[in-house]
Amino acid sequence: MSDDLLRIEGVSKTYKGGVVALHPVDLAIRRGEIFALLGPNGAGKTTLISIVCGIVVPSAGRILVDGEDAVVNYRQVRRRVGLVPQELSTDAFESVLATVTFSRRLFGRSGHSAYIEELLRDLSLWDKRDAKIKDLSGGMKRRVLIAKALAHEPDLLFLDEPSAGVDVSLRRDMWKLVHRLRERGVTIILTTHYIEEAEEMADRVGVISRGKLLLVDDKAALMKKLGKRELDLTLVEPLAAVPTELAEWHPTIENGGHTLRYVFDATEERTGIPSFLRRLGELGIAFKDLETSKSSLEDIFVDLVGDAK
Ligand SMILES: Nc1ncnc2c1ncn2[C@@H]1O[C@H](COP(=O)(O)OP(=O)(O)OP(=O)(O)O)[C@@H](O)[C@H]1O
Repeated sequence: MSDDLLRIEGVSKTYKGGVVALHPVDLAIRRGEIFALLGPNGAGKTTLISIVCGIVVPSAGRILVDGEDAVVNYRQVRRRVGLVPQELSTDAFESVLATVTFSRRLFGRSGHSAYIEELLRDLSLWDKRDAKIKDLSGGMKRRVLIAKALAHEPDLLFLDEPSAGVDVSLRRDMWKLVHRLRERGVTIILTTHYIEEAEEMADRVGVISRGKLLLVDDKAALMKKLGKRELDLTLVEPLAAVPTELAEWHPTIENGGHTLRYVFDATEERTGIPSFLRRLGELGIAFKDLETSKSSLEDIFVDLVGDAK
């Protein structure tokens, strides 16, 4: 048995009208991992997971789930996959219990009431089991979407933007559920544009931008890359150039010489800031203000895209 549950090989997508949503993507997802696909709006995240779930037809490439081709053996593969989409589209007049049981039967599973009950309890939906979906709050509807996706006990679960429009309590419940599912051996792929979400949940992270998978890395390694911070010092007297005595910190001069910028790694125990400030003092370089900022996701993407060229 291979370690990879899912293999995406050269998968690309050009929509009718010519929008290239995905350039050829190669990606292997390991059995039992939580993988976060991180990218800004329109990056191609939904397109990629919709292709794996058989909702969107790829323009090229192939998808293997446990070695089985997801297009050729669509039915077998689809039974193993659960998808929590961003929005609920149907079932408004059904009850919670009926719609979740229906989702289970759709994939040829018997109406295993003990499993469904546990699932609805896990999602705080058991008390609402007889309520019609149209009468639920937005957050409860999201919970129903998760229950529907899990109803047939998939071993590969996709969560599309699980945090979009979700309150803190549902987000926390969802993260707990995701960790519990992983303990049961479910492999999970989620899309997000929140670094925090990737950080909280994922074992590995893939960064996607403009239809290109720019990098795939263990979370710890990626967070190190994303953990850059800038220290900006507003100087009393402008500098024409970086003094050679400061070379080891590689600072830059910004703002016409009025700002001295030092980029440091916030995830390191030793940031280099105390020694940098001490050296400035020794050199008699005075500053009147000091500010730190985190590199924004956009900066990081720009960096990554730049590196990828
Ligand atoms: N059915 C479609 N027809 C034409 N273009 C589409 C279609 N679906 C998506 N696109 C385009 O493909 C690109 C990728 O969209 P996709 O929804 O996959 O991105 P995303 O990363 O999931 O974004 P978001 O975070 O906003 O959901 C976008 O430019 C989008 O406008």
